[in-house]
Amino acid sequence: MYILMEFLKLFQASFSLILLPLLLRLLFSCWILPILVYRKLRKNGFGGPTPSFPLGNIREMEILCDYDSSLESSAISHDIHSTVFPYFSEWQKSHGKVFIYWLGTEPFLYIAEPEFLKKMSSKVQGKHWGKPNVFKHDRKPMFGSGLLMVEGDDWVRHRHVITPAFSPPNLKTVVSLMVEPATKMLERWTALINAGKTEFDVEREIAMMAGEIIGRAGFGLSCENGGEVLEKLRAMQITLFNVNRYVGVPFGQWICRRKNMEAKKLGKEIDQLLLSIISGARNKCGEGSGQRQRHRCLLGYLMEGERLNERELVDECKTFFFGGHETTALALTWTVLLLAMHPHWQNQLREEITQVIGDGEIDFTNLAALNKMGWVMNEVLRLYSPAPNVQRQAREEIKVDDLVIPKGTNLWVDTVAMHHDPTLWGDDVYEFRPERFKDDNLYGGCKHKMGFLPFGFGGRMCIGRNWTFMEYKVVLTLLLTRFSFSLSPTYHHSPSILLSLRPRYGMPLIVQPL
Ligand code: HEM
Repeated sequence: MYILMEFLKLFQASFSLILLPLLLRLLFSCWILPILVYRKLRKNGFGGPTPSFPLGNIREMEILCDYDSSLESSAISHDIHSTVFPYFSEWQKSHGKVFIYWLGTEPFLYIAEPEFLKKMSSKVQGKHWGKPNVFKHDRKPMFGSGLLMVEGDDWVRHRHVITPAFSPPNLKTVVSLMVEPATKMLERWTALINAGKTEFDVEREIAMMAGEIIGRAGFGLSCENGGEVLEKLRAMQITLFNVNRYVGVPFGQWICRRKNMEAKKLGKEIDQLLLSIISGARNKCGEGSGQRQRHRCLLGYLMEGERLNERELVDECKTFFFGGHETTALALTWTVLLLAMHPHWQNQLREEITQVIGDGEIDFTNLAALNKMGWVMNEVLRLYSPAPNVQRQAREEIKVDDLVIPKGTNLWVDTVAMHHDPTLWGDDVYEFRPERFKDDNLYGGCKHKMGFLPFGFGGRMCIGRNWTFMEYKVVLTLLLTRFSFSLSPTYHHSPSILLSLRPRYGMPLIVQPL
């Protein structure tokens, strides 16, 4: 009896000293703080679907996703918003283009209205934008505190270190390093065709090639070393984003504990691989080697002046390895599909290549002169934006006219919705019409300049966009001069989200030599 009493006393003491403050903190961050933000947002008059505790609107999102996938058809329609984001499309009907929805106990301000976005973002500098805290846990193994996730003065420091790597003089030297892996892929395709296989999954092929490009041009790696990092990053992507992870739900990490452990393990393995790559590069660039490389790879810039510590360096490597290949590969994959559907555009691009490059070598200057290819790229990024949304968190209160967006508000900018909005683009919004970028090569005639955001907006806009323009044009030029593409009956059109916008069942196409 005495022991029991002592135990109860001990429990009481530890409860009041440790557990109670912890519980109060949890209650404050998971419930009181989000409710305060929500109340302030509601004062602005924003509506939204009714949330329930503790899932918010997650259950409704799941139900709407299930419902829509059963309606999939084999026809190819570019009207994809209601398939990839059925819940947003449904909620827009009742609540308009700016509303509040909940992921667990976290309210998000949904935005598909360019004028509102313009007014709001013009008040905030890059370094004052945050990334939603609720996603940080999920994304940590993938991006760590790399440029995509870092905030404040650290973001300014990282961005300064990295920006010179994307300057035109450096990018000029990268072109030849992009040609090599692309040519290797074409040789593989030729071998497949010679062996009688004219249909294959171009998505896999292009992703592998884009991975080699970032490995070689970004990190000076052989394909074997780069391949291992990429394989693990892809496995991590599937582990992290293929299931509903109950983001924003208190203790959500515990529901998906096994997946979290797997992701952490993969994260550690990738860190080890990258550390050995970094130390190899240090030895190569070490004093006394006396060798000045003509091309400075990304890693060289990242390591310069030791302005990033080892942890930051590893996180940047992960960020660039992944960010540097996935989105560009998807832009090329969707392009090949659209060109297979529109053979006259294949011909137009071939003619342009003949006029601009002819039998000459591909270089920085002639790539810039491939104007029609630029229109095609923009139109693909409009219809199938590889980065389907932009997420931010307000670190300070933001005033928009007489509205107040409170500090801590999570923002979800729906890029796909704006790129498919007939009020911004006109009645031909769902058609593939690259010529819309002919007279307005930046905005394609969109009625609002913030309506076309494939690379995000403001100071935190994608740092790698010029790299992408080049890689896209190098690879497409080589592809179009060797092959033609047509649709395969086995292709099933089902764009889906796995962090980025990708074809759910790959991209089998019929490829023929010219
Ligand atoms: C089609 C290709 C690409 C697309 C669609 C794309 C899209 C985006 C978007 C939407 C953002 C977020 C911007 C924001 O928050 O406003 C972003 C950021 C970023 N992208 Fe890209 N990207 C592409 C290619 C690349 C490449 C090739 C690299 C690297 C070589 C890269 C590296 C990054 C990094 C590091 C950031 C974070 C920038 C920051 O927060 O300062 N991206 N990208």
